[in-house]
Amino acid sequence: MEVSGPEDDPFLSQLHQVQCPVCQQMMPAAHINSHLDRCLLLNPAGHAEPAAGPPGPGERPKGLSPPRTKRRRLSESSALKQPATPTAAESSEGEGEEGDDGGETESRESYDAPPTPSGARLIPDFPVARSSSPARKGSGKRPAAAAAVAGSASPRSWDEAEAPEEEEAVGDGDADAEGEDDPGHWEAAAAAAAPAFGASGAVRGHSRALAAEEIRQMLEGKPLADKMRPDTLQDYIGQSRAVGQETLLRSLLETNVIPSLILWGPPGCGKTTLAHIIANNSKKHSIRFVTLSATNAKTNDVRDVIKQAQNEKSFFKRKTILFIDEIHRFNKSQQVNAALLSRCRVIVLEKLPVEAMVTILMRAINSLGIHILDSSHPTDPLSHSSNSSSEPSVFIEDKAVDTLAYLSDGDARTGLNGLQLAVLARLSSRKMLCKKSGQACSPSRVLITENDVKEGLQKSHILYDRAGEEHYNCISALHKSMRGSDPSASLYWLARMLEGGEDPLYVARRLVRFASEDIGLADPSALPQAVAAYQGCHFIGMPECEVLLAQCVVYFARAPKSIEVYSAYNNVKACLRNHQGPLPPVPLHLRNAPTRLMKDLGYGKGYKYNPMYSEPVDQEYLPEELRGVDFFKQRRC
Ligand SMILES: Nc1ncnc2c1ncn2[C@@H]1O[C@H](COP(=O)(O)OP(=O)(O)OP(=O)(O)O)[C@@H](O)[C@H]1O
Repeated sequence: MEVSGPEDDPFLSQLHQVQCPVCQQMMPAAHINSHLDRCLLLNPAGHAEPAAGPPGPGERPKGLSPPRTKRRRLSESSALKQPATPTAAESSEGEGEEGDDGGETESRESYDAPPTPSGARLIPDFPVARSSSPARKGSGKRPAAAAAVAGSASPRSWDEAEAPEEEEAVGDGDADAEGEDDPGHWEAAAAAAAPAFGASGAVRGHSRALAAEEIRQMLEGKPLADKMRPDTLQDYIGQSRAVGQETLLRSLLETNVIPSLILWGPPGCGKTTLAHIIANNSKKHSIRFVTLSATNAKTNDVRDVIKQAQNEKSFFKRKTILFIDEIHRFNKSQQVNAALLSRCRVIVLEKLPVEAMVTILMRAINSLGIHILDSSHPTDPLSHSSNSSSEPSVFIEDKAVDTLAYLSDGDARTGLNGLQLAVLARLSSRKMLCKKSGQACSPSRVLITENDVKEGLQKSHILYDRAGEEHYNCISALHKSMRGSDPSASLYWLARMLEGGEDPLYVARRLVRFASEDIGLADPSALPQAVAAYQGCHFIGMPECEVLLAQCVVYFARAPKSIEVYSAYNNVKACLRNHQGPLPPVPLHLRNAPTRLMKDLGYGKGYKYNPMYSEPVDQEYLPEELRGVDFFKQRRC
């Protein structure tokens, strides 16, 4: 197809002529930019079409160098997105086309299938190391993972969602700072090691097996869950009820109409990821996407964003999407109240089923170039004597993947990070061993077993998010177990928090509160117990202080309970809050009268000093209008 240009216009052709650096055609200078836009689209790889005639010396104007840079970038990023050698699996699935979501439907449907009978293998047909040759099998069950996202092709794009104009730079390797925590580093490492990840982190097949050391380097730095976060709906696994083909949200997303949404669901099921996908999508349509997290944002931050959004709308007709993560962390006055709920569409995401978890894990395993060891053909890959560098060097037992998927309990973050820790631990210990023994360890084979995975999972739980959902869920479970007088469950939740790295002083502070809220005067020594436990933790720290907390927790679980004081105090608070008009004055007889003037005004007049009376004193202590109110008995006043 030819690029038409203004060169056909006899009048324009008389104006100053320049040469297109892509297709080499001559044209009036005034039209070079619009021509380049079309020309680059038609020649994204920057291959120059045969020019009508060779350019004369000095004919290429200097001012055209920027479009040249753009052309180079485009070709570089498209090169990144192409697997060097498509595997049989990929070519059989026809996943090469951008924006093709055919594979997605396919993978989603498999989650809606009835649960796999127990004992059945859950792993879809991914590359599996068979007895002698590590073959790759193509299969329709593989998630549609190879589709590349134009422009937004980097895990870091989430943080940069506000800057659509930087899209192009994302694909430009120069822009990435070096460093382990820098997603660009990951991307570069992945690209250098093998075409495992596309620029978007999307899965690619490997043209060669990765060495253990390469995999280790790829896994260092950011959590694997972050690195694997999908950019497109094609890579978004499961949740077909919320975003499946026939759903309202899907059609809204496709037409780029985004209503106010609340994404609701258990941890690690893909809420933030879905927002991330919406962000990527909106960037393509020049919609601003601003993110805040309720864990650190203030109401003023939200107001600022809204103000800015209004300006953008009125001055530039540009829409803004504000994404607030962890919205339930807003304090009471900021919180999602009924009014907000009634203006939002609530999208409920479900806990990911085991099958979806397997697919997510397999996507990561495949991306890392790790090979599945088929337990139905048990061979010891470590004893294999071949030194061929084309053979895979890191294996994982298929049952290890199943176990990981099962134990992650629908939380993809836990699963992916557990996998990362298992592989890293195994590879690092191998490296240490090699160092100690002074032996050359390459090429060698490493097997990740079910036990490694269990340990990895334990470690990933230990790194549980102390500021996140788990923190609040566990402390709530501890509180309720003690209230329910279950010492065993109380100890369980305590240990789960402490082993997970929770701050012991945080737990101790909650115990101080519990002592008064739930035990109160039923056992007045509970409060000093809690305060002592707090101080003890402060003195000796973890791990010694764990037993102090355990003692206190069991004491509290066994203690008699009383919420009498707590409830009565709440009644008083409610009374004050509900009071209409100015609060009643303090009765004169109860007022102190340190000065003569106050005495003259009647302060303290008629007050009966109780110790002077041997009999009970008949005296009013509440304001006149509350006379007779008993906050221990009644809620309202
Ligand atoms: N449906 C999904 N498809 C593919 N990957 C997923 C999906 N859900 C989660 N993941 C993976 O798990 C990681 C964590 O998911 P995400 O941050 O979206 O969880 P979340 O629901 O927001 O959890 P939380 O409530 O704890 O913040 C993602 O970075 C991604 O790698």
